[in-house]
Amino acid sequence: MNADVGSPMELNGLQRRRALYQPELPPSLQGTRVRVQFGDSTTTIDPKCVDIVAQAFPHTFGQRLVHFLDPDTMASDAQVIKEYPPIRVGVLFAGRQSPGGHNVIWGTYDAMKAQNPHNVLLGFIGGTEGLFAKQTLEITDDVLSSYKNQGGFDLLGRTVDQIRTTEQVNAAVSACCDLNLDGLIIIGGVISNSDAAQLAETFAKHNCKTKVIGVPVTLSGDLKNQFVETTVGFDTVCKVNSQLISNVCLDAVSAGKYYYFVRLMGGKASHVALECALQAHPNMVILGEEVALSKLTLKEIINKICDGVEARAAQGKYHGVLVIPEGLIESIPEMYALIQEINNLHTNNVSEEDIPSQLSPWAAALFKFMPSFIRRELVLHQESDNSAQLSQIDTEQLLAHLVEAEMNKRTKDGKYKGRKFSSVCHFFGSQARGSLPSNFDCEYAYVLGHICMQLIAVGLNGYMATVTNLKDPTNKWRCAAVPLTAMMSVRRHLRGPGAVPIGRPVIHPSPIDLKAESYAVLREKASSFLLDDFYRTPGGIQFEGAGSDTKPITLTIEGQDYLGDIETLQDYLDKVKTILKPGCSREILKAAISSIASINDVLKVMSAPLNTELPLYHFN
Ligand SMILES: O=P(O)(O)OC[C@H]1O[C@](O)(CO)[C@@H](O)[C@@H]1O
Repeated sequence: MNADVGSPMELNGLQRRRALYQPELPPSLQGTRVRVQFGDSTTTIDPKCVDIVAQAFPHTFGQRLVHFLDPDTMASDAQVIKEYPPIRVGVLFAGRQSPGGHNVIWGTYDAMKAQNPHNVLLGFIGGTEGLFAKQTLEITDDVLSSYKNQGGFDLLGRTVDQIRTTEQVNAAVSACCDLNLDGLIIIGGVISNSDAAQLAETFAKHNCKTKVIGVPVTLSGDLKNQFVETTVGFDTVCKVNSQLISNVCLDAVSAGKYYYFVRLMGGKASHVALECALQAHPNMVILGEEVALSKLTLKEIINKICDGVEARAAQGKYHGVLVIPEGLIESIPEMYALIQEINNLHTNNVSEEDIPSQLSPWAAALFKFMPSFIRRELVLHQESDNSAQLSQIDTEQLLAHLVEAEMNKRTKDGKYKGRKFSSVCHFFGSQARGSLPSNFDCEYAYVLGHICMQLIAVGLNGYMATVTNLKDPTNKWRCAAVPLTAMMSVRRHLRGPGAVPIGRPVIHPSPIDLKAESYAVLREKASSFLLDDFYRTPGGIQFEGAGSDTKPITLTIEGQDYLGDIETLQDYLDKVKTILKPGCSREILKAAISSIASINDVLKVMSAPLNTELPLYHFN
């Protein structure tokens, strides 16, 4: 465990200014008379898994949704969260670092102290291991002062994202009992929140008074479903990465000699890569989900990239930027099968050194074909969910290596007559993960922290704090809580005549939706991105001033609002025309309309063909 965690930090000028930023609360959380209303009982997001999840979570399955009510909402069945005796709550960073995480703790602390100054918030030093070892730090104004609105997780630090084995669960139960905790807040992504659900069930089964609440905090943005719009950290990470990519694009076009291969951290799903491509307009982006859907082989991917390089060379361009998600490697069918074999061998305790000799013949052949650095990375020990360590596999280098070989071959065969292909590789991970959080992430995390405290005060167990309507200003945010079991499902595997669910229920990472408008826009722009060097410079995160609120959240949230920068009305119309195709959903149309001052202004200048294509006037 790092000895520096929890010590007060010396802040520089910008950090000091950020520490003064006060996030807003939505009306439903303001004042001392917070009211909640219980909604429908829940099942699970996958109707085929209801029985399995219900059996696995007999004490916490089926609980009701909870909504926080605005002060002016009339509801005869509303429950006022009254004053209560002092409570003790524990909090830990279980998942990976993600910008904004500190504000969950700050929000919880403020809400607790506003209710009763004798409430106690204990942070577990070193995350899960601190929980097992009961190593705590009492959160106070002093402790918090240098961590408000700051990046990193260094207030408490973190270790392993796992509370799962019997030994770990027993240690967690004994820590919560010994420390007499009324609540335990677990901050993290899909893995941590799945573990939170299991812990909540164990507490309920043993009549332990500690209530477990999960908070959606992960840079990957993959804890996304009908209840959760986005995760804390995704906004910041996409903004920082987009800036880095755009810097690389400008560097590339300036010298005109390198192809940059950029891999982005973000787990198995490609949310970060999609968002950054929409923001920065690199020449090529290959998303894991589209590769998996089209079952593209490694060879086909390499050929596609080489075709792009050739097409650009035909225009005299010998530079370019390719963006890939770190999960791409697992989406390539043959690589997926190889990684699965390696994972199975790990599960059977085969050592890293012995894995190559125990692969099946075809997997061994593919393994041998890989450059030695990739071989070494593929056999590294697994993540806590038994998957490959994606951050450690240099897929961008693999692609650059194979593209170079193919370009040399095309040159030799006389098919390519352009200049020699030359590449530079980057992996953008911690550069963005350690950033100062954006205003949006500061606010979102702070609000979630407040919700956590209220849920513990009501005595709810096995819930996730949620906020929806995030694309609107904070005063329109809708605060709620959703039973963790409602987000669980079980992976299906083909067996016999049909797909049957096997394995244990968990919250799975959501892939990007290839039917969403944001993806459609990306595809529509693909050839222009490839050939026109249509680079976009979103710039660094703006915390204050004119630029700070122009786009407070990411473009892909709900996949509905890719409008880019709007300079003029005509600019707007051109963009709307691209996005709003006949038959697009009412939600998309409404989002577009709400982003302009007056619909009449649009109607005045609309051209005839646009008018007939887009019956905007049907909506008011
Ligand atoms: O390399 P580290 O620090 O273990 O973390 C890497 C992993 O963390 C994550 O952010 C977890 O979602 C992944 O995107 C990534 O693979």
